[in-house]
Amino acid sequence: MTQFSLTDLEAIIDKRAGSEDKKSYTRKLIGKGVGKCAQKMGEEAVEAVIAAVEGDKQELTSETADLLYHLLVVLKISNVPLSDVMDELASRTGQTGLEEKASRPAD
Ligand SMILES: N=c1c2ncn([C@@H]3O[C@H](COP(=O)(O)OP(=O)(O)OP(=O)(O)O)[C@@H](O)[C@H]3O)c2ncn1[C@@H]1O[C@H](COP(=O)(O)O)[C@@H](O)[C@H]1O
Repeated sequence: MTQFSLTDLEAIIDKRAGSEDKKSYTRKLIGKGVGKCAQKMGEEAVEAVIAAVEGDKQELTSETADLLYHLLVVLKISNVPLSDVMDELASRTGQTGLEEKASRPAD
């Protein structure tokens, strides 16, 4: 099993976003703005959903990798560090998902 982490990928995206390399997909995508980055994230999410529903594990693995990459690109362009997301997840570990839902203020 690889030791590669989302934090490693975040660092790569951070570096490539600021690079001058015209061969960089990250640089090109970020240059198109948050709307395009979010659209790509949505497309990859739908492709992952389809793979899951079809029970295609190999495709689900591949599409999830695409989704996580594009999610990190969206976080980057939105100036949200992955550590903030991890802090949010960590803060939820003391209760069940249904307890958290019940604690939300009413609309
Ligand atoms: N993990 C990824 C990664 N996953 C998916 N992709 C790219 O995401 C793109 C999605 O493919 P699509 O066909 O859906 O997109 P497209 O048709 O090119 O785009 P549109 O025309 O729809 O805008 C492909 O070009 C993939 O190569 C990624 N590109 C980069 N990375 C990582 O980022 C690093 C830096 O990449 P560069 O910025 O390209 O140097 C790489 O070494 C990888 O570690």
